[in-house]
Amino acid sequence: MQFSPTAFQSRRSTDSAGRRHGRIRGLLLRAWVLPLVVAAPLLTGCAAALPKNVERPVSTAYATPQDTALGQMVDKARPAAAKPMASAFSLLAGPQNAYSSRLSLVENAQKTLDLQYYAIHADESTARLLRGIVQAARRGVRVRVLLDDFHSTGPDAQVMRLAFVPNIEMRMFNPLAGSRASTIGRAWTILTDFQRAQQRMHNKLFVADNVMAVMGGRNLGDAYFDAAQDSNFVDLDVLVAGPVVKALSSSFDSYWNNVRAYPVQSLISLQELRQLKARFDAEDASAASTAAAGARRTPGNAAIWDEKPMDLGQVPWVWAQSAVLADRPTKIPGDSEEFHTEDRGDAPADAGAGHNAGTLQLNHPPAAWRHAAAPVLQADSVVDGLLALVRSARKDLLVVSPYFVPGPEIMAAFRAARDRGVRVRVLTNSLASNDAPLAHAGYARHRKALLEMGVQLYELRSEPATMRSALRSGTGGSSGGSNGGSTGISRAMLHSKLLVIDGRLVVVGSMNLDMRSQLQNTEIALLIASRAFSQQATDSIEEGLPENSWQVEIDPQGRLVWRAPQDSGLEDAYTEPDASLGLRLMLKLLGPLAPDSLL
Ligand SMILES: O=P(O)(O)OC[C@H](O)CO
Repeated sequence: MQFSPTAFQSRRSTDSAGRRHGRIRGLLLRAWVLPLVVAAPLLTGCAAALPKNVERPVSTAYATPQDTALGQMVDKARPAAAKPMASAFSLLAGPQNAYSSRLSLVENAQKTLDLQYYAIHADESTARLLRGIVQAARRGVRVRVLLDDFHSTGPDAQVMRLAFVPNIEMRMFNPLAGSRASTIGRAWTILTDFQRAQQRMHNKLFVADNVMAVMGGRNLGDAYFDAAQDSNFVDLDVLVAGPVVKALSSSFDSYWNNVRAYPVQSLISLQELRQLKARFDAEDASAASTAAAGARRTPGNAAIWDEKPMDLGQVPWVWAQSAVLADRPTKIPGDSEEFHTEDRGDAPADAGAGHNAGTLQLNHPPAAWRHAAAPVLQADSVVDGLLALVRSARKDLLVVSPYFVPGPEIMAAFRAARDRGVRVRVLTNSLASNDAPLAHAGYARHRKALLEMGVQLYELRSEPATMRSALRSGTGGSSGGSNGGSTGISRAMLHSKLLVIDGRLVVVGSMNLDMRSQLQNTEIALLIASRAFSQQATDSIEEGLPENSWQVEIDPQGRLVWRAPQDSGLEDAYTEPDASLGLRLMLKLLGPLAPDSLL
């Protein structure tokens, strides 16, 4: 196939990618939850059917990563004092390092690239990345792309063109049958296949040669790399090298070879994708004015795409023991005979007794810290593993979660931690910075109870000024240029997912601390046992916390008050700060009706 980078670009990346993603998430996953809950049972049975008897050739991660240039680079970087099973970690808090590290993995891979994502948006930053991936495939790298199907509609469907490039295989996880031509078409599918639509593969993973990886909170799209015009995510990933990458790959393989993963060719033809593209291009041509085209980029966000790949030889690694926590693909229930047959063959060798689906995959932790990891060994899911870690905290707990919906178990774990005298700090979105405002309802209703038990709550400010600060800087890599935000003109939306326990254990991953991550979605996380890395992760949050967040408290009259940052010139607020009246009203009216488990 003739590859053209523009094939992957969405026209809407030029206006407002961040808002678009937010709107889609709000519209399809949460805002429609209430009518869907009522209507879906009536319409079940009208759902279009998925293809049957699909061929899924089995493949696995590259077996001898130590032979590759990346493998040798890792060996060379390993200090003599590092423990044999220790792996290397570098925090990627800023958009620049997040982008240039992925670019570098693409350019340095010699054997394999494995990408597993909840969402890949057909944006301009992604086009550059995907162009590199196509070039890698051309030089003989085997590429596997596993994408959750939820966002592969409308212009974003063009990402599926990758599947038609030689040496690239692409599968869609838990696909929805039916039209991909529009958001409305997809909404109909969600209505008629509600349960399937709710349960998503939320994993985010980027592995090169089975020896280096980037994993964490970012999906792929402009808003994750500070390259969208209106709204950008504040996010966090970790660059990983060494033996633990094999465990990440083994999680990838278990999803890739699962019966819920459908090769793109079984779902859509190249001709259909071309027709879709022609349709959107025609709409673009008639809609775009010259002025709008001229305003499409600012110099700041263009810099992200033009940046050179990270120099992986200069990465400031922290070497530490670690383990992968991953939900099994079977956490998402299958509904056909085919699924049940296959699942019987998917019996997890390392699952605890009584675990059928959604159980934890954990590579065996080294003896030196087996005790610290013990609480998570029995958990049923990544979020349950995190809860076990919360229960093990003795002194200090730092939680960063964009969508924070503490259902009964999370509330009980926090209460017990506070009773033990643990300092508990939570950073989450304010209503104004939340791209999924309905999710805020699942947090807001627990806010007073959290404060009363002594949990310290911080909510991200959404204003542009916050974008330049430490929350967006990174400690990893040396790709040159600035780490910080681009232009300072866009709205900030928290998207980082991080836990630091007692200054000695860090969890970075795809999971939100909400019931959707606990019950509905599959997730992957890294548990890293390192005081040095804990310090870096804590610093990356603490440095920006006073300036960039509202601290929520209960005032002497029993009212919620949002304390303005010192010297900010802002005043304390007594309603959700920076949020419009309409948004606050929506939250008041719909919030009480929305069940925590779907937020
Ligand atoms: O933005 P993400 O990738 O954390 O996805 C949030 C969705 O609500 C997951 O169900």
